[in-house]
Amino acid sequence: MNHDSFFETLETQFTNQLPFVVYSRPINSVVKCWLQKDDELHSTEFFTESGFVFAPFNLSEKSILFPKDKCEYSEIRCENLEIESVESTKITVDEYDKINHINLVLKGREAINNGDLEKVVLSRCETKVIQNNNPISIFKQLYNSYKNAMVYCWYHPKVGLWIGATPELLFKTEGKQLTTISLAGTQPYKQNSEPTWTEKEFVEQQIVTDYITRQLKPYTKQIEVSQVNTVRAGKLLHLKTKITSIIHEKAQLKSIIEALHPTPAVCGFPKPEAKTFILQHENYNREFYTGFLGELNLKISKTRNTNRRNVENNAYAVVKSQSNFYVNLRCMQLKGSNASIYVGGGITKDSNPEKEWEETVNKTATIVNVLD
Ligand SMILES: C=C(O[C@H]1C=CC=C(C(=O)O)[C@@H]1O)C(=O)O
Repeated sequence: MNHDSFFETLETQFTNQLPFVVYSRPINSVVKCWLQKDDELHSTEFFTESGFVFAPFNLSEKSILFPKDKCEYSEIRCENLEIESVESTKITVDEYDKINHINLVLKGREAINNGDLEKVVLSRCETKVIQNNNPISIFKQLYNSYKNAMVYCWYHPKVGLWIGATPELLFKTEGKQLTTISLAGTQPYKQNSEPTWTEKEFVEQQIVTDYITRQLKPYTKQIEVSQVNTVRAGKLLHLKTKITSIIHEKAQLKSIIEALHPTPAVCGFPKPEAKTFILQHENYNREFYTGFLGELNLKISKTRNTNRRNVENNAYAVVKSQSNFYVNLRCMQLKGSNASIYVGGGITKDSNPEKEWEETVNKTATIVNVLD
């Protein structure tokens, strides 16, 4: 399929109000799309089906599924998508939003100082009116701008339209191999300057690493944890640790999802207390922000050679099941010309409320920079 017909088919699907997802995983230059043939709303409870999943922050609400057998799938390969460049929307600061967020952070810090919890991720939603509300063209802008993110546009007429460019892998599995990351701590990216991180960011990121390794123990073995590195996500830097392990024979995907999601990178620690705090105090519904999305139980065939000297005769294919889920961050929901952008940050006892506010403003830039 050529690029034009790939995107024309997507536009037609959207005009016909039929569900679709178009996305590209980090650093692979492949843009994939799934088009559901009708507008039925499917969900998954046990994560045993094959398809594309779009799950909310609160797993007691429905995780939406585009079942593989109800979809048409296509993909194209390209470095950059042709698109008119946009005059990016300015980042504006609403004083009312600022006061509200600072008050929320103060409440979170107070709960931490009272010993109720160690970390809580607090967020807000900011709505902007935009000129160009064509989701496919916003997707193309994001794709051209963020090569090391999972960039997506997801639509279901009975649920809504979400667009994002997330730097965070929840986890991926290939056969029995599981890979995940611990991502937290934020500062603006500055060209030609080495970042310096403070104790606050190291602590908030370590809470995520410790949580993930602890939660993986009942379901996996041979857990390996990398050193902490700095990674770039658009105009931001984060602290990242890579964690790999081997899934136990009898472990179910659903159990691993429930063990990890939501991690302290988007919820807090301890999880139940942090989640209760968020649901009580954030004053809005996160819906799919800080939920997760991605490919569920897809069969991939990999060719292996048993003998290097006689490649053709000894090549055999191994079929493995693969899933990969990304945390829905740096995202927005589009309702007509209203773009609602979702942003948050990890609060610890050392949080400075003004700085936490600025961090959320910087995070909005990922999306705002591609809006017209
Ligand atoms: C909750 C968000 O980011 C998370 C991921 C990376 C760094 C984060 C932080 O520094 O607070 C957050 O844990 C968001 O972007 O809305």
